[in-house]
Amino acid sequence: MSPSDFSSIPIIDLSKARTPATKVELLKDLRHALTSVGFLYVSEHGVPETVIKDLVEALPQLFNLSREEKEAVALGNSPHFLGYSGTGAETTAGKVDKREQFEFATELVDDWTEKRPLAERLKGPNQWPDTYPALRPIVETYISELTKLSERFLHLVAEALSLPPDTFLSFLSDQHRLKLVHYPDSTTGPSQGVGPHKDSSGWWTFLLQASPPHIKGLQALNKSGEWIDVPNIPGTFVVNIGQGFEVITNGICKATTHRVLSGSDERFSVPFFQGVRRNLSKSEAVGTLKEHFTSEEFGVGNESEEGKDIDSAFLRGKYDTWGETQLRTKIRSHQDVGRKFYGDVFEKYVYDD
Ligand SMILES: O=C(O)CCC(=O)C(=O)O
Ligand SMILES: [Fe+2]
Repeated sequence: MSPSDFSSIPIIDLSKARTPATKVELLKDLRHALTSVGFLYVSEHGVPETVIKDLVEALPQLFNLSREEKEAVALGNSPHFLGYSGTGAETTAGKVDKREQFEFATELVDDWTEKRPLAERLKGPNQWPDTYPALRPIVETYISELTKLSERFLHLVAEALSLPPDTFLSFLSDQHRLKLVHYPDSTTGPSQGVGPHKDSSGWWTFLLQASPPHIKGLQALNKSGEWIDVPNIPGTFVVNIGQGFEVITNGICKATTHRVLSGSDERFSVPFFQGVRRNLSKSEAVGTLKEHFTSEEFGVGNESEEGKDIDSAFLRGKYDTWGETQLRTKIRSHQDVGRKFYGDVFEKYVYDD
């Protein structure tokens, strides 16, 4: 069971969970999407329309703030890697991504002290633009709704994989991350909005495509190497598996590679990354559900091929916890923040391969 040659992305109607007969159907479709595609849409998801509309309408105003207003909340100010980063700040698959973004997270206090693991410092307050005070309640409400949706969804995922509904909840973090992303229009033909990647920062991703449906860009890679369009279907979120979840399911549920190509129209999107608890260790991640996912039911027998070729910085890397792996990734991608706040470990993380 690995990502098949899917040619479109399944839509899972979550309202079917309300009656026993339709729930059976939902769980069957969900299981197929989980084990064969790794990408899906959810419709009838229960997040109030106004919550989504308020956020979608805020995006143009937010990205129209002046350079000085954006720099005032620069990610470079934050030991928690929260804030604004401009176009060109990131590279994926060796090429510069053409997008600018504001990164927020569940609002938490920074209570890190030197006695605690360094990765606990990822936790902390957001930076809110002073000149756009209406933004904060809009983003906070959205994060809170998506937190609820993502937990409800995890119950269904567990059931679809023949596990007790709350199986996956104990792996969740107190911090979930939200990115507000703007891809400027590309006047010189298609360009890399974000290069091919698997989501590494969370458990599951819930993506709102926040531009009109005719504006395309997101694509997922199937097994034969074709890029399949993931268009914006109004009323849905795109949901995809992150690398942490791939590890916990022994590769039965794959994190599917995806990318964004920018075209002649600007595009906005909002990925919500459901967080994995920072103290999750490799042995716990690999061992807890191994027996279940190598059982006959998953057609695998003893050692899973899927399990063997999981491509994960967490499993391959030198560090034992999810939190430390995340911190390393963040320091490597934002080296200015790394030098400023994590001087003692900067060299260790940046030159460890
Ligand atoms: O903007 C999108 O549609 C997808 C963004 C994405 O894949 C990411 O930020 O991980
Ligand atoms: Fe992604």
